[in-house]
Amino acid sequence: MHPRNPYRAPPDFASLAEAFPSLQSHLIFTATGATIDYKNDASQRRLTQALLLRDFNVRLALPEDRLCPPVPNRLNYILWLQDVMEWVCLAEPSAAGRTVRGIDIGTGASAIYPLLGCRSCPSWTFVVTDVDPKSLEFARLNVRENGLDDRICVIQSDPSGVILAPLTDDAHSGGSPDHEHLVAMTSTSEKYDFTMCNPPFYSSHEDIAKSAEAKERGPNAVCTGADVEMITQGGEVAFVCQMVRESLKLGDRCRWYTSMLGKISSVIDVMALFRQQNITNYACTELVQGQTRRWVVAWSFDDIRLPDSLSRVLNPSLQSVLPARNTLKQVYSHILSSGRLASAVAAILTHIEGLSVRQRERDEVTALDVVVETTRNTWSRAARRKKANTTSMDVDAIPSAAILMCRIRCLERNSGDTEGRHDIDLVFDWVRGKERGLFESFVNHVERKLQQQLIESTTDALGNRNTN
Ligand SMILES: C[S@@+](CC[C@H](N)C(=O)[O-])C[C@H]1O[C@@H](n2cnc3c(N)ncnc32)[C@H](O)[C@@H]1O
Repeated sequence: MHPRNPYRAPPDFASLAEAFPSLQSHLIFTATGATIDYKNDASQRRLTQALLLRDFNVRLALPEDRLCPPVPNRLNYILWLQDVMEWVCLAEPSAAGRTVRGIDIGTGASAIYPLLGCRSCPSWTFVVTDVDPKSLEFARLNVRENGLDDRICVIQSDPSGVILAPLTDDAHSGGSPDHEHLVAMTSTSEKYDFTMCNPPFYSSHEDIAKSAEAKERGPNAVCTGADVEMITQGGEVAFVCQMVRESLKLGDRCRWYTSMLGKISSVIDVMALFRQQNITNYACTELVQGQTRRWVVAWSFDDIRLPDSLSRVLNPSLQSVLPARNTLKQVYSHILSSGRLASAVAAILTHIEGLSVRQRERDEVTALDVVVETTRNTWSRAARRKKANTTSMDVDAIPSAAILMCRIRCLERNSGDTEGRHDIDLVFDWVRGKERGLFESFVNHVERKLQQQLIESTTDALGNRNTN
């Protein structure tokens, strides 16, 4: 589960039922306390409604014949997106505090993602779609009843049309109340920050039956989904691959395209399409709730890069298909003073011509946290040779657009041995840029310089270097 997910520990059902009395009759009392029967549809519905009301001030109406979304799992996706948006602000400080615009494809009757997103993040707004008239009716009701009409716009999509319809040129034309709402909330020129989607997972009823059989202990919870929620031609892979193909034409109208996937084999298939289409800026994260695992894949045509903590899952089965690393780390062992190592790195940075350095707030284990940015490569041997051969007459105008942004941190791994020596991670995150080679050459340059300094200084003062 996401580290900020408050449902990492099971809720205290007895106190939850006090806050939401309709849950009371569903409580089961065991030796270890109150719980509910997760395989009972009505109990699940009351639990979702209770958590949404108590923890998010959301009143939810749910039709009996549509999916009941489990809150912890849906919140995991929202929290990961929050992390991504926070990273965007690090890459683009002017983005901090501005309105964030998301699109939820297939929002369902609950409209759970936009409701959770708006309640958790005051600057978020959503355009959400669905094709199912009943889900659309309830989604509109839920948005209205929670007073979020001015932040969530619900739009009917054409089941045989473009899935990412809100991003197309036609999105603002039409004249229906949906379109008028969209025009009032958004302008055509503004970019969206993310799309999200929990697609229908299966290709047929047989596919659903096969998947239920494959789960060793049977399905973990009841599933009350209607066909339109569960089944789509070609299953989730076809649905998400269609979004990937549509995004190739839409490009940077949206910063991050994302979707959930229910099967690990689907993640592998979608990643194969990324490679086939030369999409190199992509990510995959794993969402875990109890025994249920889901994955979110994300891709972008923007130059903002996500750190490995947000873009690379640890799951061994996926390592061979994951994107290249955007986080490079060196371990420096037995360092007497993390402050001195941090000062050595800071001094190296000040000697790189044209590099601007932005300090970030530090905590007690962080000896250095800076974001560096440059509009030109001044550190490589080729760049230095070029400079040496250039007369003042033919110096090129200095370009204004940044070609590389990178976050550099010195992090103490442990509290030190008996002599007060620490192991310190020097961590480089690629934040922005189009050229991976430039990021890697910059990291190599800083490390080479640091190595020289370590050799020159006494071993006692700085310590020995280890690479992992
Ligand atoms: C698995 S449900 C997800 C519902 C909700 N987002 C959730 O997480 O609980 C999939 C949803 O996608 C909708 N859907 C199916 N095809 C669609 C399409 N082409 N465009 C938009 N929504 C679609 C279904 O009607 C359904 O509401």
